[in-house]
Amino acid sequence: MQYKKNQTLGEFIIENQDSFQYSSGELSKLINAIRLAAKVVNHEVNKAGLVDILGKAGETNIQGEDQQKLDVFANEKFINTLANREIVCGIASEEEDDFITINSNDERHQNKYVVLIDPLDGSSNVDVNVSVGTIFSIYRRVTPVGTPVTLEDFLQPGNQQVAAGYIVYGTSTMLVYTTGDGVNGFTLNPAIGTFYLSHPNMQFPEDGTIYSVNEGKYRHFHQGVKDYIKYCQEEEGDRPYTSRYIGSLVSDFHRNMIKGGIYMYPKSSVTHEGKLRLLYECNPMAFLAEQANGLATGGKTRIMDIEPTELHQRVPFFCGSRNMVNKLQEFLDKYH
Ligand SMILES: O=P(O)(O)OC[C@H]1O[C@](O)(COP(=O)(O)O)[C@@H](O)[C@@H]1O
Ligand SMILES: [Mg+2]
Ligand SMILES: [Mg+2]
Repeated sequence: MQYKKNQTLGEFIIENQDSFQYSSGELSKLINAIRLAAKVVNHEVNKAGLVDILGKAGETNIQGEDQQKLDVFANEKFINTLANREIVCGIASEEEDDFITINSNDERHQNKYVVLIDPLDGSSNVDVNVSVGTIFSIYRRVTPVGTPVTLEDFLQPGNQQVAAGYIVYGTSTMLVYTTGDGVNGFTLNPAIGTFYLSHPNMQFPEDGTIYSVNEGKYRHFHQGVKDYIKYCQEEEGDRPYTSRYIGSLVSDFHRNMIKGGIYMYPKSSVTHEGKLRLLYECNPMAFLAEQANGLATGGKTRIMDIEPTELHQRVPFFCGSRNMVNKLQEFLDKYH
């Protein structure tokens, strides 16, 4: 990877596209489209209190969750931006029941990529001015180019991703992504609407002192998870660790990647498969984590080796600094 101080995202994409195994410029156009949609959504998020974009949209998504107006807005912006640029052949989204086939005007279109998105991550934080995000995962299709995409093109294991990333709309807005050659973060200069390379070659510290889990659900957790949380709270060595839980996966992940930490959304007696969605939350964050020297597991299987069976399936998710995830695994293995 080539890093230059004050390099813009656009320059970085062009100067590094040859390091991408399938470099044909198509993926560069795709990342550029995501960059554009991110700016549009960022603009709306930043003035959320001033425009009628807070609160519920009055609909529920396929997972039975109330859609926030910003969920719907972000969903439309990302889908339209990608569809109008004729660079993808299919899109799946948390806010869409089924995948969307992108038919190009040119039936000979050779579009090879499908995109899976969580348009607005951390929806419960939208109305209370706490940072939220967008998550994306990109695959090459497996069905023949020029034919309509099928579910098969989306139900690929995470280890087949060609790119993944997120945008965090926080104190600053950042776009963080990987194409399988390390993780790089770009900060938006809102005055000129340009993303600049601010965090080259991001790495999870091997160890950390932060654990992120919704402890309000503690009594429903698996005994191994309970034991690990107790371990984090013991007075020993560099423990007790600090408990930090924003309630936006993107923001908790971002902080833990910079400072060292572990994020956990276990399965429990109430959420039997956990809450987070494999295809557009866990797989992209797992790809980033591993590219940044971290780890991501479902408790029994490496997240990116899980064979997907449904578009919106949920899995338990444990992700972060490798020594912390390995320690958690020791506690889980006691009960397997
Ligand atoms: O409120 P809970 O149960 O702790 O869940 C919080 C988790 O759910 C999520 O909000 C799920 O994502 P969405 O907001 O995209 O549905 C994660 O961002 C977050 O980590
Ligand atoms: Mg989410
Ligand atoms: Mg969401």
